[in-house]
Amino acid sequence: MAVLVVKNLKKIYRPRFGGSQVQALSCVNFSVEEGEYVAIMGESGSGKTTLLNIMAALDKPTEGEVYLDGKPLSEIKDRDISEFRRDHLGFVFQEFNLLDTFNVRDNILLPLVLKGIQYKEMERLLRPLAAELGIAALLDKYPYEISGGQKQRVAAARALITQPRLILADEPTGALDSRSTDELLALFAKINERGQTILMVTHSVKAASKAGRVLFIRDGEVYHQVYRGAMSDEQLYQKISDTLTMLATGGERR
Ligand SMILES: Nc1ncnc2c1ncn2[C@@H]1O[C@H](COP(=O)(O)OP(=O)(O)OP(=O)(O)O)[C@@H](O)[C@H]1O
Repeated sequence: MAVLVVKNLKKIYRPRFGGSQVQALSCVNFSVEEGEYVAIMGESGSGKTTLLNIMAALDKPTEGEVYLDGKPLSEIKDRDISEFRRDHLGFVFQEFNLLDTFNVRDNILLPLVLKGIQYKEMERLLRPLAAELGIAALLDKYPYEISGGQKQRVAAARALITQPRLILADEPTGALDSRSTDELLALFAKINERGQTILMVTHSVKAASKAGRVLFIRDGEVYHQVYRGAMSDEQLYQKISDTLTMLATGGERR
């Protein structure tokens, strides 16, 4: 079953004070099946962040619709949007977005606190997750006391603790060194193997080469897709690199 369906999405930014309008998305169509791990790639300005913001219900499309589990996001009332986002989506951002005045435990538990979950239940959910993500010893520390890689694992824990239908990741390895990148990608692979659906926007060929499918966006539409099929990470890496070269040199749509 499709967890996410994106249909005929169009986004035009209209400047408030004159100037020309920008068509960030012209017609985007794709769907993500339950348990898939999909990467979205595209050059700077191709519309990835715009797309992610619309899928996250942070922005509205000019035309078209996004369905999560068959439910159109446009039908959700503005006052219910934050709750919808918290209950159904998990976010992992390049810049971690942790609260510096909260310790690691409270950062992770925040979505459950907002949901009014009992403390005992929160601890029951937290313990195995913290152990799995290798952050059990960090729970009483503050974000400024831990490394970038650890921060991103905390952010992943915060995204996962509500058991969301979909994880949306925006350049999650962008601020990490290569060892932390490898660790985070291994973690994403593991949670995906466990059945978690992931959609990740990335510039990194290495990150994309861990996904099951890669969508390439150009000029505001999905221009090309690569499926992993039986390819190894290394073979998929090569295929993605070749595709980026082909797209950059104006190659034919396939
Ligand atoms: N709020 C806005 N108002 C006007 N134009 C915008 C706005 N946000 C984005 N754009 C324009 O829309 C187009 C797509 O931008 P977007 O940020 O979605 O691209 P991107 O693929 O995420 O780029 P990057 O990889 O650099 O983050 C660009 O031409 C950008 O200048």
